[in-house]
Amino acid sequence: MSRHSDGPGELRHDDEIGHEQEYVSMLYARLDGMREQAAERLTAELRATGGTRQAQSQRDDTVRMYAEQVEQYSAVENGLCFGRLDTDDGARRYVGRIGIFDTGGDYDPLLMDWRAPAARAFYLATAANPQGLRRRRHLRTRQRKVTAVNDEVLDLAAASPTAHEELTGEASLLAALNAGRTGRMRDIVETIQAEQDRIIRADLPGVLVVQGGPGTGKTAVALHRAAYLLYTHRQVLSSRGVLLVGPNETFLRYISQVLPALAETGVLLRTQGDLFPGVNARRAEPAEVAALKGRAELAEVLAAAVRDRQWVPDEPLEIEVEREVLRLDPETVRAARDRVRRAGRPHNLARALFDVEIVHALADQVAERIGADPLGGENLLEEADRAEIRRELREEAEVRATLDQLWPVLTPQRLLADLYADPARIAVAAPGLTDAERALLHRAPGGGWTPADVPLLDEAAELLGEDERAAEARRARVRALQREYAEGVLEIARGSRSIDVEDEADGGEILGVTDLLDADRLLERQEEGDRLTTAQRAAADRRWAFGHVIVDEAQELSPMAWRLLMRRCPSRSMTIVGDVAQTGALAGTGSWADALEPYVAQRWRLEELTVSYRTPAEIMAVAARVLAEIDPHLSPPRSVRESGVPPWDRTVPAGRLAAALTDAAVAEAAALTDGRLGVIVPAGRVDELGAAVVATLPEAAVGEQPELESRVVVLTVGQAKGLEFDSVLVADPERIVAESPRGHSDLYVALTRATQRLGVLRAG
Ligand SMILES: Nc1ncnc2c1ncn2[C@@H]1O[C@H](COP(=O)(O)OP(=O)(O)OP(=O)(O)O)[C@@H](O)[C@H]1O
Repeated sequence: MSRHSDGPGELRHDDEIGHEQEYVSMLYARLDGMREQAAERLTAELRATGGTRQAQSQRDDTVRMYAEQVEQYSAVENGLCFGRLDTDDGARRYVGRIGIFDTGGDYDPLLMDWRAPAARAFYLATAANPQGLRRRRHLRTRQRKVTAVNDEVLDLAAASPTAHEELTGEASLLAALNAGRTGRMRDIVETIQAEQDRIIRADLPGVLVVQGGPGTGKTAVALHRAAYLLYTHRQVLSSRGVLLVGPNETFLRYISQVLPALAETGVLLRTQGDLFPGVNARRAEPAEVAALKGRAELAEVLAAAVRDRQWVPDEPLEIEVEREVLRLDPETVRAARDRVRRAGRPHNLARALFDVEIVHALADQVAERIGADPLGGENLLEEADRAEIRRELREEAEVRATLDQLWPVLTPQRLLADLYADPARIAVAAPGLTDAERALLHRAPGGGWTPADVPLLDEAAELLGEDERAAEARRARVRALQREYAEGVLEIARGSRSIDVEDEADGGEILGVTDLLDADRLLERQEEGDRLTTAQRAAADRRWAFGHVIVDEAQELSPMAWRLLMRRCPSRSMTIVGDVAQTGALAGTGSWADALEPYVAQRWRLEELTVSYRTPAEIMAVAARVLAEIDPHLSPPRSVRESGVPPWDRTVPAGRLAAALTDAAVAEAAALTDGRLGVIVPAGRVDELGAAVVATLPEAAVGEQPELESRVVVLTVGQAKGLEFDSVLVADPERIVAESPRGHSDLYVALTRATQRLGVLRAG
């Protein structure tokens, strides 16, 4: 239903483009002005020194504000303005990535932020329900040039009978969907569909689950929702922060440019492996071990492991203090332990109470001996003497060593490493597991942490409580982040150096910011004011409570991972997006109710997305057969388009698979004009098949974190999760299915990664 507005009384198409170009150029000129002004102010603030502590701290806030502005104004460069609304009453409003106002006049909006309530009609208006609009115009731009305008007249009488009434801006949408992929996800701000808009703008409080098949835009919606929430609830969310959790680092890199292009830089993107500050969990482990570690019972196992470290000896302990031997009976230790446990404090914080109990018992022995009345009367020591004895005992190395043995202060890492390393400890802590399961937990110390360890470390941290050492480690992490931030600000100032150069052209001997200030000095200044962005403070602090948490590919999370996330979000303001038909992790979820109800009972809302924007109908028909194997009651999403290219499926002799795959990759790569080819292979064959493809196509990327911008990428299903390519080859699907009890879901994921072409190669 898109048509050019060259009807009677309207400008011709070329004239329209010329007319819009003028407006868009004016907007870019404003943007340049805003960026230069922010850069100038940033430079001036960075040069300023002296003043009171309060003045310095205010200056640091201002530095941060200008640095963010310079970044934001640069990030919205592409597609700054993409729409125009003509209302029934003859008004015109332009819609774009940020709001721009006419600062010279009455502060009139020159460009409306897409998130503003008044911009909503751009996404919702239809001919049947025009929302006060006469016309919606999509402007397409390349760099700063307007290349096309596309109009929809929102009038039922004028609407074309062939139009898809439910699609908004069909021509622009199809152009976006058919464009070649770049290896980086793009934002969809120009073509958000009505069903997506409803989710993006849903209220902040509560748990919202977005369920949708492959390619329905769940990730896109989650990211735009983050941007929308930050805009609409800036005050709450800029102080508490927004956390977005994704399945792996490759995926986070894939989506990393979307929020900056929407002028939002404050969202913390993390994988599960990064959610315990100070730990970078990248070690791999077998799927069944990860699945076991994800089970909810592990919380009880860890609690038992902590109790097991509160040791009661079988025999009395002898402690030598100044050549006297004191005895500590098992009963005394047990009584002390039980009393301390009843106080209900976390293990490390309870240690002080335990010390008091034990030192008391030891001091009584000393007092009995040295204060004994030779005449058989009452003990001669006063309370003050006893207190002095206790104080001295506390300082005794032998006493301290005994206390450390009986009730050691533990870090979460120590607790978990000791547990894994010792089958006897595992047996005590996990009596409910089978022998085989306990054997899976056993692991030699060292070698780093796995993502499935992270929720366990977090659970352990809760049980142990933060002692002084943990607090010190947190302060060290904050320092490191502050330094990183200081370097970042200087980098931005360096980027805005053209202003300094202009100063020099004036003949003045003006030093640039970075000649005057290095990261250390800026860091010193920041430390005084303890200035960090919310996201940075949140990243360093395990106990940070986020204002909103978004989880993508949420079906992969284990019950233990949910426990961790719920701790990070006590307000339970969350957006959870995923597809239970795509669950690959053995500990992942097959039901949203099972995953969520332990935390929020029935208080969560479900929204479904039903249209696949990525996968063309021909490919979806192939995937639908696999979906039926997962669950015959599930139906695949409806494809929004056809590609006109039938997918192919070929069987070759097993010994020829690598060669056939390489040939197919060469042919497919040659068929791409621009865009990307993804070759998805079984995890157990990625080395072999990756090497075969790279031998012929050296540009192909393969490995732990393959470069997604390469034209050809060879990867496993786990790595391909959430990604997409113009063309996809799936190798050895039988093996993909056989590799995991959730193999059909894996194959379903693999088959739905293509935007245009799909080929399947089977080993005969
Ligand atoms: N309204 C839209 N306009 C333009 N492109 C869109 C729109 N909605 C989705 N897309 C595109 O469709 C593709 C799939 O979107 P996305 O990755 O968000 O889907 P998903 O539901 O998360 O998929 P999966 O479950 O397979 O990970 C992306 O290229 C996205 O940009």
